Amino acid sequence: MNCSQFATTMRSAFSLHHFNSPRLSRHVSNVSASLQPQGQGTDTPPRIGFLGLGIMGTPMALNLIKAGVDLTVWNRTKSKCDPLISLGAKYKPSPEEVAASCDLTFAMLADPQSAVDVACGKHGVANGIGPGKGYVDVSTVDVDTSKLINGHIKSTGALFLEAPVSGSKKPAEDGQLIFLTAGDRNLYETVAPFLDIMGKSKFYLGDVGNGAAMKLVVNMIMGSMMASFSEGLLLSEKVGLDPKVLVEVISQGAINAPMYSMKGPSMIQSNYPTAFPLKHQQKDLRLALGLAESVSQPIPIAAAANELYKVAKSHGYSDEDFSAVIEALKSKFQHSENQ
Ligand SMILES: NC(=O)C1=CN([C@@H]2O[C@H](COP(=O)(O)OP(=O)(O)OC[C@H]3O[C@@H](n4cnc5c(N)ncnc54)[C@H](OP(=O)(O)O)[C@@H]3O)[C@@H](O)[C@H]2O)C=CC1
Ligand SMILES: O=CCCC(=O)O
Repeated sequence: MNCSQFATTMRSAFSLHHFNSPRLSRHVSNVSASLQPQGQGTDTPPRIGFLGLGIMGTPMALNLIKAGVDLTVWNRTKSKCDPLISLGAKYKPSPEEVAASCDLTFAMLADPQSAVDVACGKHGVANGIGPGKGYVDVSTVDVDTSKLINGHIKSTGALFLEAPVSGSKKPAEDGQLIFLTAGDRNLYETVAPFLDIMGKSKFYLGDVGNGAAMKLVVNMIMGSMMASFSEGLLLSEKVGLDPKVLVEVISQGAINAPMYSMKGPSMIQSNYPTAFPLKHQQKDLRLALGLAESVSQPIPIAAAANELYKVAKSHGYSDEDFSAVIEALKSKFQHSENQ
């Protein structure tokens, strides 16, 4: 089956009566219904797999279940599958078995190493996937990792799309993510109805690697913004200003960003409820530095920000929200770092 036949085949499965979500129905009404997945009758819905049920993967998978999707899940720590199983998801004990039993498989994993392990390792996706199937990796990884996974998946005859997301825990819960996709265009079109369940918009950026690169540039900017905001909060307080007023002033001006109003009040109270773990923000800055290195682009501000996140990690803030980077600027840590 070639790429075009695959896309047509998969689209055909998205007939409206398979789903209980008006939202999905609206989307799939635009998808032409013609053929069916391999070996399935005209009434068989596509079988979707989801690997990686962390902060992001769980609400994304939940939104697919709520939309009536036939979902099979796997997570390294099995207990995280249980709430979804109780809501109707199926379970398979390995990525290989999920990929073998599903038409399309999504993965939302921590970092490059875990993304490669799950896709290409022992009992990984590449062992179970094949022609007529697709793999969509929505994890944040670097360009080389995404290309490596693409190579393994494509060598089986399956299709690959990278689709990292912008947007955090709440947008994931609300189905408001932004997908930054690249890879097989036909697979992109095939999975569009599912991306539309989990997100509010999607970009198709061409060759594999462009989605990863776009995501790293966005998160590089975000990491630097948060570090700069942290400096501003602490400086305002030290010179006798009320940091709450600073947040209000920023919110009314040209540098306003939702992130400042959302995170500022809890940062002022030294409270960092985790939406985006600090360890992942530092990972993204590290990967962005590698990306910049590959094209000899200076990014000194991001490099300085990265050092702050490393300090915060070394003081135990890895699993707190990335806004905890402000802790790295507090005098208790500055003092110990300078000794
Ligand atoms: N949180 C956020 O706001 C956002 C995060 N992202 C990106 O999405 C990805 C996931 O983030 P998030 O959900 O927050 O992260 P979490 O740390 O909450 O979840 C990570 C997931 O990866 C799994 N995992 C980790 N290591 C391995 C391994 N070696 N083998 C198999 N599975 C593994 C974990 O399994 P287990 O449960 O067993 O630990 C878990 O399912 C990251 O790449 C992150 O950068 C992108 C946008 C926003
Ligand atoms: O990778 C994490 C992104 C978080 C966000 O976009 O708010």
